[in-house]
Amino acid sequence: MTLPVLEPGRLFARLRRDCALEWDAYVRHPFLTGLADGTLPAEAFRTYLVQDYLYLLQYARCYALAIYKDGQAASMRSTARLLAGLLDTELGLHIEYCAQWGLSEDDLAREPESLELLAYTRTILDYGQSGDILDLMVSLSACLIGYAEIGLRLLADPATRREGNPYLHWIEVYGGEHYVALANQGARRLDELAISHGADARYAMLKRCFRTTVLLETAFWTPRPLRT
Ligand SMILES: Cc1ncc(CO)c(N)n1
Repeated sequence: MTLPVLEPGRLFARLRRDCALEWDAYVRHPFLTGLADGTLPAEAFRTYLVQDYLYLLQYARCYALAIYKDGQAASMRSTARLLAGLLDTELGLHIEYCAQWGLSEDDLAREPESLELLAYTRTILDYGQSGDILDLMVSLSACLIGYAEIGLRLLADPATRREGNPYLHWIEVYGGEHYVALANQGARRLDELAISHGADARYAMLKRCFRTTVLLETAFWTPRPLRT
């Protein structure tokens, strides 16, 4: 699998190139080096997993908002399918995966949202609510496409440890065919929206919004649970 989304002339490729320093800090974060060589402390991964479960709930709200902001039957239908897949399948898979790490569904539901999660997801929802469907999809692109880029790179990297690496499954999910296809589909939609909603004329604003989401996604690798 590849990510043609990185080809020049595509909106995502332009945003990524214009925020290259921030992007590299996100996709080459030490958390990911630890996943790739298997040295990440399990506790750091568990903390991340719980927050990622809570994140997926907010992510589902973002896609619900995307349907509301859209208005084109064909893309509303495909976003509705994506949302149903997220709620019916992916959330369940995440719960099963967390169980393998000793985290019960109660553990997941009980944990408060971290500052990183709150800042990230509510910022995306705010860009989406105060902007239009293009603002929202640009805000969602760092997470949708970034994870595919990370998964593909780590899978292809000979330095990634395969034997006995407890994090290999995570890497295989995001570098896998299913997830990479979703990322490519999202990028194609972004290119359609770039034309229909005039991305060139408002590029500076889109870039600012993209850069903020990349910085927030970077902070999300190491969420600090919010406790009294
Ligand atoms: C924070 C975050 N970003 C992106 C993804 C990919 O769906 C995820 N699971 N979590």
